[in-house]
Amino acid sequence: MPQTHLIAANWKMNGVKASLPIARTIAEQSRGLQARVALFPPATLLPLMADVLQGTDIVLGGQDCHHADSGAYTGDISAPMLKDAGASMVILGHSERRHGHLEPCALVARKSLAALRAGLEPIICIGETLDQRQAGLTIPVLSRQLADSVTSDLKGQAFHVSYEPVWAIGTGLVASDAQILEAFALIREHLDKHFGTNAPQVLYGGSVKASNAAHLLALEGVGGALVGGASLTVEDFMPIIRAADTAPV
Ligand SMILES: O=C(CO)COP(=O)(O)O
Repeated sequence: MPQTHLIAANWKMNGVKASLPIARTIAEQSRGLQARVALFPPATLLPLMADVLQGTDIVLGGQDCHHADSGAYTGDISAPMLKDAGASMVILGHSERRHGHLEPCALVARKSLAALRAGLEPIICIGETLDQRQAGLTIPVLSRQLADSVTSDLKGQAFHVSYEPVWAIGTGLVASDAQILEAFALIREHLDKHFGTNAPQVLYGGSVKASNAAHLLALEGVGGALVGGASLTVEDFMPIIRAADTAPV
């Protein structure tokens, strides 16, 4: 298990060239802090951000990739293209892809293999919707997503899982400690069973911000945070990175 928290910034469809100084400042202010910091800007910014971050410890990633390495797929971006643009990680199976683009678990699994082929570390997201939680389906839904999108094909590879309850994303609602611990226990059981001692780091995502980061990162098993809205400014994001210094891994 890595000894540092992974603090990941998912900028989603936000950010233009004028946003590059944010990445530079985050890199400068993160120097000497414990967390491993990863930025996931829109793909259009990857090569420019790679230049800005050269010589720093900040990791860059893409927000999605295609399951094929190349071909006639208008509008899509392949894992080798992300790698070529300076990425070393990629977010896969985010709920905005699963629900907004109707991506099934099997496709997420294929994408993760494409990412690994290209030398990218995937962060595979899982999470239940509010309707599913209210119907008492959280555990079956998470179990199905784990079984079908975090498959044993990943054995021996570097990857991460992020638990992001869909109802907590961008809503200001944060899962309770009990809800997080229940989901993490299930995820840990799946990972221990299939990946043994190489079991990957598990992140939490969903309205992580300065005021709750230290608490969330200190919860047992929480190996980091996948941050959306609060990763878009230096003022909001730096306290989350610093919170990792106060929380044991
Ligand atoms: O979707 C998320 C990270 O991938 C979380 O978004 P928010 O932090 O804006 O809730």
